[in-house]
Amino acid sequence: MVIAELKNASKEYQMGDQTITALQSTNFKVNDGELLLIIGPSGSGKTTLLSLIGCVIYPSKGELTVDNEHVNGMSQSQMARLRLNTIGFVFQNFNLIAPLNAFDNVILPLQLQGVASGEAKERTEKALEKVGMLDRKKNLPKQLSGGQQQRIAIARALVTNPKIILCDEPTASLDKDSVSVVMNELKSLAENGKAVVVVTHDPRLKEYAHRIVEVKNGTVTELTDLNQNL
Ligand SMILES: Nc1ncnc2c1ncn2[C@@H]1O[C@H](COP(=O)(O)OP(=O)(O)OP(=O)(O)O)[C@@H](O)[C@H]1O
Repeated sequence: MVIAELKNASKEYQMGDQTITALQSTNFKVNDGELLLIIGPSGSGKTTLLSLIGCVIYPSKGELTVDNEHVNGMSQSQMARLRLNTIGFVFQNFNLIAPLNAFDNVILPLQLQGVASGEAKERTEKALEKVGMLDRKKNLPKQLSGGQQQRIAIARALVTNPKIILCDEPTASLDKDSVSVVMNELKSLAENGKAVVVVTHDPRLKEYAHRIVEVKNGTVTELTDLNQNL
């Protein structure tokens, strides 16, 4: 099922009298059940593509649909609600809140959603269990390794039960063993029905992908599909 779709969507940035086309007119779909890798050189438009799918920016032209909702006509606050309910974000530097322990970091999005405290606690424990970090729930981020912090960040991204998980260079700060733990976790989330999108420079991640697209000079090219062997 298609979870996010760009139709003839492009993105331009205005810098004084200069127009930068970050993304050319693009047709692109993100499906549930797949781990999609977005690769490409620096400055090619990968983050722009991820930001569009993540409802962080509006397309300059064309249409953006996420979870059957048309994003073009939405206000900033409607977009924020769609982000909170539909999308989980995972970043290169984990972005955990330093003075909060693992449990309190993961429960935060549920508190923002106004979920009742008993249910929020239960869902937080389940999310921590899913990434194998329940026994570290009292730990502060600084007491955890990079790979463990990223697993907490993944628990925080999935606690709201989003349809899409967007990851910007999720393994860039990790050693080889942690890369495998984190990518296998993300792959298993995809295989259990989420759409997982990973932007990366790291060619080692190709082996975890169901589908790979390359962005070059703002143009998106499909490299593989689900039916092709990598
Ligand atoms: N807010 C902005 N204002 C102006 N130009 C921008 C803005 N964001 C991105 N750009 C430009 O758009 C183009 C694509 O940038 P983008 O960040 O999408 O590339 P990227 O592939 O993610 O790069 P990297 O791998 O280095 O993160 C670049 O030329 C960049 O300078």
